[in-house]
Amino acid sequence: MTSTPPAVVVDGLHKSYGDVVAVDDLSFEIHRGETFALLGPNGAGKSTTIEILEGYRRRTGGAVSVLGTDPGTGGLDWRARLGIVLQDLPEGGVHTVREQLTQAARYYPRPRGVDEVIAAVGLESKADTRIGKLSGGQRRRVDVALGVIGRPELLFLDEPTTGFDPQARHEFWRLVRSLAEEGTTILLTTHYLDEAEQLADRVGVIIGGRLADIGRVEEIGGATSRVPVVRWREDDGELRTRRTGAPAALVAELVGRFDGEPHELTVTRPTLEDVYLDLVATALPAATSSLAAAATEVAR
Ligand SMILES: Nc1ncnc2c1ncn2[C@@H]1O[C@H](COP(=O)(O)OP(=O)(O)OP(=O)(O)O)[C@@H](O)[C@H]1O
Repeated sequence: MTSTPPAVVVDGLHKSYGDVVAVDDLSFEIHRGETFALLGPNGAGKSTTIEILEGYRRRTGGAVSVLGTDPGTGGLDWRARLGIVLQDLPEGGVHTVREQLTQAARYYPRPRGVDEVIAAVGLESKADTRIGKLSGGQRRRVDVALGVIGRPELLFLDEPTTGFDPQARHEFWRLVRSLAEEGTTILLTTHYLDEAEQLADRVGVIIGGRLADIGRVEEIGGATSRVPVVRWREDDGELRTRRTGAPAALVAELVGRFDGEPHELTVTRPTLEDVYLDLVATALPAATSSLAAAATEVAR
């Protein structure tokens, strides 16, 4: 049996901007056909990593392979296999949505149909509107349309739904799922943890330029992180919280003790967001103190 080589291999990646270490010994792989979300607080090194993978930034150490090619040397053929939705794109000028997409499609050997892509991002009613006249969220949809028009094998989505209204986010998620079903490999960064939970097969959490955790969404934070939490209020007014793998047994015990419905009873299972916030809170004091030490070192 032959196994397909990964779409992305990052091995001991390092990037510094002068004295600032943005990415420090980062290693991970993204399998073909996988949707992988890179998560982390502001300044963690996500965009730097993505821009290195896209060939827009030079690394200062380590090895990287994207669709079998070193992004530092990838040519136009390689680039045509990628779809890129950057964080900040320039303001769209005088062209209409349809004109801009028709122009972009010419750069690719096997583009999708322009009208098909316009429909997929929900811009049918704006197809003949100048991009400069669209709202922020609508412009973002044009960015996404430009990212997928070339039928990419690997799609980079850097905070794609910033500025979307809730309905547009849900439509966008449907679009990403349909791209994934067609076999597109997707690398996503987002600050919306529910977005990662909805879309990602696996998640990598970067904190202070280092990989803090990696795995399937339900594996992040370790085996005990998703243990359900039972909350109720005692007769003396105290709010009680207990984590237990057997919440039904605890609720039954409470029902017996209260001789009926326990006050303000809730049973919740921690979400990816809860687990992520715990991870960041645990890791950040260490990262912050090492940054502070580095700053003191620089100041000397
Ligand atoms: N061109 C640059 N010159 C100097 N430092 C930079 C440059 N770009 C990024 N950095 C620094 O590198 C670190 C990582 O930044 P990066 O933009 O990769 O983080 P991020 O995880 O994408 O953050 P965000 O979630 O805010 O987009 C930060 O400390 C940032 O200040």
